[in-house]
Amino acid sequence: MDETKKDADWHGAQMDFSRSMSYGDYLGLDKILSAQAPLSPNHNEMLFIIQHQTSELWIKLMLHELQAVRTHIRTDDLPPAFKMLARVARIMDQLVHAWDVLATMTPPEYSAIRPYLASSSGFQSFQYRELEFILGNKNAAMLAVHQTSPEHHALLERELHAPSIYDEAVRLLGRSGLAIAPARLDADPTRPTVQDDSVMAAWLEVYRDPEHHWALYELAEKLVDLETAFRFWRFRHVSTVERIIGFKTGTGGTAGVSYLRKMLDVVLFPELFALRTAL
Ligand code: HEM
Ligand SMILES: N[C@@H](CC(=O)c1ccccc1NC=O)C(=O)O
Repeated sequence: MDETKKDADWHGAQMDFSRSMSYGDYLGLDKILSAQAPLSPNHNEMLFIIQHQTSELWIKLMLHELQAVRTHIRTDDLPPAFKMLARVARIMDQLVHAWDVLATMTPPEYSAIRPYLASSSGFQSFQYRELEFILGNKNAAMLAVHQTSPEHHALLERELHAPSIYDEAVRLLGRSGLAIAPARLDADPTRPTVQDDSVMAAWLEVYRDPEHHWALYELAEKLVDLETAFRFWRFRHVSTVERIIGFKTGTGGTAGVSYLRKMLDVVLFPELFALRTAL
C-alpha cells in the first residue's frame, strides 16, 4: 500500500477538507492562534498572554450563561437556570485553578515583561466589569476607563442599568408570595446591592422551610456556590499578584495589592450569607 493510500485510510478518517468544513474552520483557529503577539523578547510572555486570553474566553462563556440565567429567572423557568448557574460556578473554579499555571512565573521573569505592558491592566477588562455588573457589583465610575471604546462603554452602560441576576432572584421572591419591601424592588439598579431586611426575612423563610420553597432554596444555594467560587478567584488573584509583584503600584494606576485586598470585602448576595448566622 502506498503512503498516500495508507494516510487516506487512517481509521476511516476524513482527510480532504477542500470542499467541507474542518475543525480549524469551525473553531476559527486561524484567528485565535494568530492572536498572540508578544512585545518583549522574554520566553514567559506567551504564558502571560495565553493565561489572559483563555480567562477572557471563559468569562465570555460565563456572561453567555448568566444572561440566559437572568432571563430564565425572570420568566419563572428555574430548572435551566440551575443547570447554567452550576456551569458558571464550575468555570469559576477552573479560573481559580488556572492561577497555579501563572504562579510558575517568578518576579524576575515578570519584571522582564512588565515594562512592555505600559499602563494596560486587567482593570480595563470590559468583560470582567460586565461580569461584576451582572452579579450586582455595580460601579458607574468604572465606565470611564472604556471611554475610548464606544461599543464597550455602551455595553457596560446597558448592563449598569439592567437588573442584576440577584435583583431578578429578589423579584422572584416577591412573585412567590414572600413580602419584599417596595423600596428594594425599586432600588437604583446602578448602585451595588445593599442588604435589605425584607429580603433577609424572605430568604430566612425559604431556609426554615425548604420543602415548601424547594426551587428558591436550590436557587439560593446555587448563588452561594457561585459567589464562593468568585471569592476564591479574588483571593487567588491578590495572592498571586503579591507573590509576583509584591506591593508595587499597579500598571492600571491603583495601589496594587491593597486595592485588590479591598475587593475581597465585596459581597454579591449579602442576605444569602448574613442569614446563616440566624439559622
Ligand atoms: C502577573 C500577573 C498579574 C498581576 C501582577 C496582576 C496585577 C493586577 C493589579 C495590580 C491590579 C489592580 C489594577 C492596577 O492598578 O493595575 C489588577 C487588576 C485586575 N486584574 Fe490582574 N494581575 C495579574 C494577572 C491577572 C489575570 C491572569 C487576570 C485574569 C483575567 C487578571 C485580571 C484582573 C482584573 C479583572 C482586574 C480588575 C479587578 C477589579 O477591579 O476588581 N489579572 N491586576
Ligand atoms: N496590573 C498588572 C499588569 C497586568 O497584570 C496586566 C497587564 C496587561 C494585561 C493584563 C494584565 N493582567 C491583569 O491585571 C501589573 O501591575 O503588573
